[in-house]
Amino acid sequence: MNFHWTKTIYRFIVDRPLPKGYLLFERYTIAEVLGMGSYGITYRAIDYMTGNHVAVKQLRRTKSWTEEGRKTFDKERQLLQQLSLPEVPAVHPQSPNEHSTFLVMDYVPGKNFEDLIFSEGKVYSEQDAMSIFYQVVKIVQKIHGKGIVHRDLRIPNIISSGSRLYIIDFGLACKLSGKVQVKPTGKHRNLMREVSVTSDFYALGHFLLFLLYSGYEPQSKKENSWEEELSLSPDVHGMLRRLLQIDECFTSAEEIISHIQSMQNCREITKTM
Ligand SMILES: Nc1ncnc2c1ncn2[C@@H]1O[C@H](COP(=O)(O)OP(=O)(O)OP(=O)(O)O)[C@@H](O)[C@H]1O
Repeated sequence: MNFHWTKTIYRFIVDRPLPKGYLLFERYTIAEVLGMGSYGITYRAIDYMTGNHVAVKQLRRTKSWTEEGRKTFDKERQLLQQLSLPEVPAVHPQSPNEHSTFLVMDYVPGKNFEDLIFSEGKVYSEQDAMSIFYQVVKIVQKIHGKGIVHRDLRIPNIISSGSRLYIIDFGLACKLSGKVQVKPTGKHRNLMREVSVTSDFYALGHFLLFLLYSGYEPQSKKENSWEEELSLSPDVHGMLRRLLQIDECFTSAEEIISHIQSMQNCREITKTM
């Protein structure tokens, strides 16, 4: 057996999730595993004291042995506490006697956009997509207003719950020092991960593309660029080019909001929100 497999099996044993029914902190009963990511395992649990559902994120044991793993987890907890926004799950105070490899937060009932598009086959018109996008940008504006950049605004991290939207997973989030950060230049930039508001705008551009592609039926086997494949209104097309940094990028969420408000076919959307 090679080293890779030994390591994989070892991680599988050490990082196996808590079983259903397990009582954590003598308070939270594990109900199901919601997801197993690279550094955490997320559960839905029932809070015995309140009867409410909570989401519990556990730092993988193999990650808790590294300083980097513990620091990343602590940073996520601190940033969530600092945010304190209705559209971001609130962190629950934890038992001081327990080690801090668990993060208990509000459970958001609903579906993330990855499941909505790929499992449920939901299709969004340009108008629907813009309405959702506008709501997300307004949440992002509040997050940036608290001096934090999310850096992972992907479809699995945006949840639709009834008529409301929530942003989760602040594992890669960072504090912004100063209002608008200077962007590094050069060929090998990772536009999603820079500590700059523009990395969230870049991710939002992809989020909007996922919504707009939901109803796309390929006409040929050949893959083309989004500009060739999607038939968008000139306003939305132009905004996407700026989000994706093909044209000069927006410098703030406020600027994106005013831009949407000025768009002819978004008047109705922005009036009601
Ligand atoms: N507060 C919450 N309420 C409801 N569902 C949640 C909540 N937090 C996370 N989830 C769900 O749990 C699953 C795992 O999410 P999470 O973002 O914590 O981890 P990940 O992105 O898979 O992993 P990692 O961040 O460790 O790489 C996802 O399906 C997500 O929708």
